[in-house]
Amino acid sequence: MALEIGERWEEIVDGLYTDVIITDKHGTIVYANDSTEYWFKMNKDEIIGNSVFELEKKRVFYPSVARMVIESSQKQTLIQQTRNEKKLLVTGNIIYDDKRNIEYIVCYSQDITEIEKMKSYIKKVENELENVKKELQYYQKLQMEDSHVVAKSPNMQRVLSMMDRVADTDATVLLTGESGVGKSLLAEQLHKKSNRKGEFVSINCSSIPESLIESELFGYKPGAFTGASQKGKVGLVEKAHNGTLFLDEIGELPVNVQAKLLMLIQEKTFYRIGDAQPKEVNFRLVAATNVNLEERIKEGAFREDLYFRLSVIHISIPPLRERQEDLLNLLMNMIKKFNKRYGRHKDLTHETIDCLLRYSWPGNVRELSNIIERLVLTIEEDVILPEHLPENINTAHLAAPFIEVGHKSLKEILEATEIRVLKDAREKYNSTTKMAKLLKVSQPTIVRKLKKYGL
Ligand SMILES: Nc1ncnc2c1ncn2[C@@H]1O[C@H](COP(=O)(O)OP(=O)(O)OP(=O)(O)O)[C@@H](O)[C@H]1O
Repeated sequence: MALEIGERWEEIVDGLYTDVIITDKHGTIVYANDSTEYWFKMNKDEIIGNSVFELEKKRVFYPSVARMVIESSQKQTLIQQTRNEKKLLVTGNIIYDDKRNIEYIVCYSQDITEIEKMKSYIKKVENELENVKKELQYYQKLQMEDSHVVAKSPNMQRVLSMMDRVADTDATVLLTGESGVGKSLLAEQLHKKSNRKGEFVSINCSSIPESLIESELFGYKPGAFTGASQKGKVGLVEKAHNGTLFLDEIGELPVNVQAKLLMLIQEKTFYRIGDAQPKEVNFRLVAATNVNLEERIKEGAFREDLYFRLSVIHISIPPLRERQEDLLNLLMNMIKKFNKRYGRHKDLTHETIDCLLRYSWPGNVRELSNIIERLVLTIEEDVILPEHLPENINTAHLAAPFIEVGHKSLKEILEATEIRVLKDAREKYNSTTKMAKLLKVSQPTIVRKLKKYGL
């Protein structure tokens, strides 16, 4: 049986949270329910009789759905902004007369303020995520650039091709070379080329106190010794499972730990401190040293059998002075890297590059890297000049002709010598007459030469 609603429909519609407005075909409001007072901040009496065109103009709501229905003669749904900062999803429905002309338009809405807020929050989070993604990509690229190995020289090419040949084997590799030649960088490179799934785990044997190195490497069982953690400790050997264990400065490894390392290499097993159960591991061992291990063996500080085990593949990395062809590339790479890292735009003049190329770099790539980083950070001007360089590098171009016969013409060598002698003389005497006397030439000759060299 149909419900007898009769006159009570108005009471029902007034009870709705949704606003309901009915207009005639001209857009004059003929009915508004109680909720409209809340949504549009107007009394019902003011709303009824008003034109939607007027209310739209006054921005009581915008846009007017009834106006759009009248203009299009079609049902419409749109998002409307109200005077009390709410967002409504409004629909305007047509009631036709007998001749299918518009008689009334019934408008009702749904509050979507929260949904819209949520949408803009999601958009904001999405944007933030996009920024974080970009930042991450930037740092990943930077890291890749940082780990780019410069190897233009035949000497370094030989090193890289040897590494390529052994990369995917299990063979233990010993990297030797002076401090700062790039042993750690190449060890990491070897791990990347090996396609091992595990981690690259690195330990510098000289930086850990002798008493701790064993537990760092092999870990220990819970409460294995006084002061040990109750949870026990996973050692680096275990962390390197399926990866690469890099032991830097292996020459400093205490003799008792050397014995354990030997067993580990031979048996692929080890014992955590305090544990009677051996553990199996699978890793590639790479060791590096800048000391002469054969000397250490003679001194009794290094086990010969371990040395033989370690040096299955021995790669010796040449010092920077033996790979001149890499120098310019390294220089350019580092300027680019540090400019990017610190947001600077520093450049080197030809004279500065010349000084840097002539220097012998006893501290190898690390010394070069440290100097370039310092220059990029501390020089105020955008162009790095020879005078910005440390004195020992800046004077390299003066000292070089004496030892670098073969690279320069006699004329250039004589001129460079003359400049150096003139500079020395001027440091002693600040008068051209005295300088002339010292060098046993006329004073006008001194003046002419100073002018010639712009001194
Ligand atoms: N061929 C290279 N190309 C680019 N950068 C290099 C190269 N060789 C070394 N470097 C950089 O020089 C610095 C020193 O290198 P690394 O620490 O690998 O030297 P090392 O031989 O392990 O030194 P140490 O013996 O003191 O441990 C690092 O910043 C490294 O990235």
